[in-house]
Amino acid sequence: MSGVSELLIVGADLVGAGRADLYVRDGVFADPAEAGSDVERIDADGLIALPGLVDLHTHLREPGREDAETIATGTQAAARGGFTAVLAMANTTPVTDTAEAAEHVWAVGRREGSAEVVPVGAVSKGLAGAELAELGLMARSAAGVRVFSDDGRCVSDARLMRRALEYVRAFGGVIAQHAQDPRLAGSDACCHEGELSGKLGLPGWPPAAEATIVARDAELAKLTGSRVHVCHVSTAETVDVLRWAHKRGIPISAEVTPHHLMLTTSEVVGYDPTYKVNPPLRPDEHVTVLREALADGTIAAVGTDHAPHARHDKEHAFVDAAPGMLGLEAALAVVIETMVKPGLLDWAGVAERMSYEPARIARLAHQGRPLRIGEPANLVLVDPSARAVVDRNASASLSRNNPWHGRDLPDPVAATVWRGRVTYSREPKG
Ligand SMILES: NC(=O)N[C@@H](CC(=O)O)C(=O)O
Ligand SMILES: [Zn+2]
Ligand SMILES: [Zn+2]
Repeated sequence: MSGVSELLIVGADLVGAGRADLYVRDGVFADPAEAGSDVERIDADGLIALPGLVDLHTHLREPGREDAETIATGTQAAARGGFTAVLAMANTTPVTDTAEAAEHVWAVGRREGSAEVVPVGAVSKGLAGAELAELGLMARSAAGVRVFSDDGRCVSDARLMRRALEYVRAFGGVIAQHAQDPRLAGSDACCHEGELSGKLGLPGWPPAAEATIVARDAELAKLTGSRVHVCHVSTAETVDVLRWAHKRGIPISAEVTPHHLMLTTSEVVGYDPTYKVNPPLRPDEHVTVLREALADGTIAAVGTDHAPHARHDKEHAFVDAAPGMLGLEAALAVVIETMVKPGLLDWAGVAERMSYEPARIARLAHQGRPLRIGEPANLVLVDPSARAVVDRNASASLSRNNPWHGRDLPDPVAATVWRGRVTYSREPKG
């Protein structure tokens, strides 16, 4: 990591604006004409500059499960993935359901983070789904919480969801829903419901358990005039509901994970718990629809759902293993492979789906900004042609539940700059 306050990035492709130099001084972009001759340089010949990526959905596990991930290691993984901000989910121990808890995560992030750490506040106390957490106090805290989620659990009580939406409307907050009707897909559900779940003898997770909650929440967003965001959309049925809601002008946004864009139910055949994730991997036809929905904006953003788990929580029989997989480091690679290569998204589209839109949804003022003089210097330099075989042992994450291990994928992140500071650089610094 470099402590320099000045940096000249030479000859980067600025996507639609040709090749140019970017001069970074005191954490913001300044006029390259003002750069001195002895300033530290990054040669960006052949590299594309995108605004720093923003992840709406990261599990950092601190406080409580520092054996799986910490704020320091999780944000190092983020920097390696090209991210300059992550939304830290509330399902920690203790749960982020008070102003103090949110400020703690925020403060540790400022002290130890390699990216901006934005705490997500819980919707309900202890994620129990019964009583509202301190939404207003979290919003007014130093952490300035705007995104609230019981992620890991669904806010299944419609009345509680309605009250949460009414509450956060006043300060422009959003409720990020883990859409899983617990009566249709209980906590044991772990395989897309269909022929394969029957054959494998795994409890089924039907698409209807997701789509029905999203339809209900769209109606609640309409009723309250308040924003809903749908976490990790996994089915074609949910995409249909989102299209229906958007046609009616309902304020509901959605994200898709890298794994749901690339991996399918067939990974589960070998019962490898690395591929156990919630919601589960789906058949091909869903994956195709998810890609189209991300391309046309029905799904506005990619959210990694980076979910590190310690070995002793993951290495069990499939039904007993903890659900979740790593996502930060390979997210851009997977988006390039599944969206850019097939022509579904261009580089401006990647910037929209992975930086501008997530920053808008989370109401982040200093992220998802154009690479222009006066703007905060958050960017990722992308090498569009490099490839590598993913090695889970080369990860910055403390966990090894990496579904991309052994796969040949794009290796796009050449360097990441957050607030003018180089948080990751592929070239080892001499
Ligand atoms: N995605 C997962 O399978 N697991 C997440 C929780 C969640 O995102 O629902 C986790 O916290 O491990
Ligand atoms: Zn979830
Ligand atoms: Zn999650």
